[in-house]
Amino acid sequence: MSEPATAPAELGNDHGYGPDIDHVLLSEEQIQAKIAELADQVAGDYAEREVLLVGVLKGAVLFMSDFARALRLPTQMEFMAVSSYGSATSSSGVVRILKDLDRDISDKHVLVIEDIIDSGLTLSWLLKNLGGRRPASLEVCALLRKPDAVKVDVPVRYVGFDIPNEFVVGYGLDYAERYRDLPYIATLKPEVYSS
Ligand SMILES: O=P(O)(O)OC[C@H]1O[C@H](OP(=O)(O)OP(=O)(O)O)[C@H](O)[C@@H]1O
Ligand code: HPA
Repeated sequence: MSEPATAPAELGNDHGYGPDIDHVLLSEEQIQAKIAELADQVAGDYAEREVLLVGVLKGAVLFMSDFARALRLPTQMEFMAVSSYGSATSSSGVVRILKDLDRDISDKHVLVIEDIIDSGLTLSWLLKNLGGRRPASLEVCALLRKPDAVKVDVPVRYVGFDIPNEFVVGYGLDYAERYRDLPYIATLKPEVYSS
């Protein structure tokens, strides 16, 4: 990213994780401004259609909640939980459904809400799975994408930020289930992974 990294202390809200944070990649303000932009774009594209947001648990929870509120359209919400991460920081590529949708999506305009596309393996699998359920349309809105890490190309209509190929946490993203509650996206100090 071209912007200078912000020291965690300047951000105030570090939820007590401050000592673990290496640098902040995207501030709360940058994230919220991008969400407003994405929501405007989506509202324009779906003006005549009722959209069904499908949030991918758990990482997309914060994004889904802010995005749905920014989107000035009537929306419905569903959640699906899948798991593909074999270790805390690398994808196994084997995807399992931990929680399926609660209802049929046939003939619905489905917009999948993802926090991050890293290898692309999760989303590639998910799009095949959801596509088989015959939605009227199927698109993806992802807050983050790591272009240098992508192993499979997936068609993504809306992307917030392309970020470097580094492991990031915050705003829904975890390392060993921690840091999801940070309002910004950051990297961790190397010693956090070895402790
Ligand atoms: O593009 P990929 O390499 O497949 O990685 C992206 C996926 O990995 C993360 O989920 P994770 O399996 O860690 O579950 P979580 O959302 O519950 O943290 C993230 O939320 C995406 O769903
Ligand atoms: O960089 C990441 N951070 C947290 N979770 C993830 N899942 C895929 N990539 C990431």
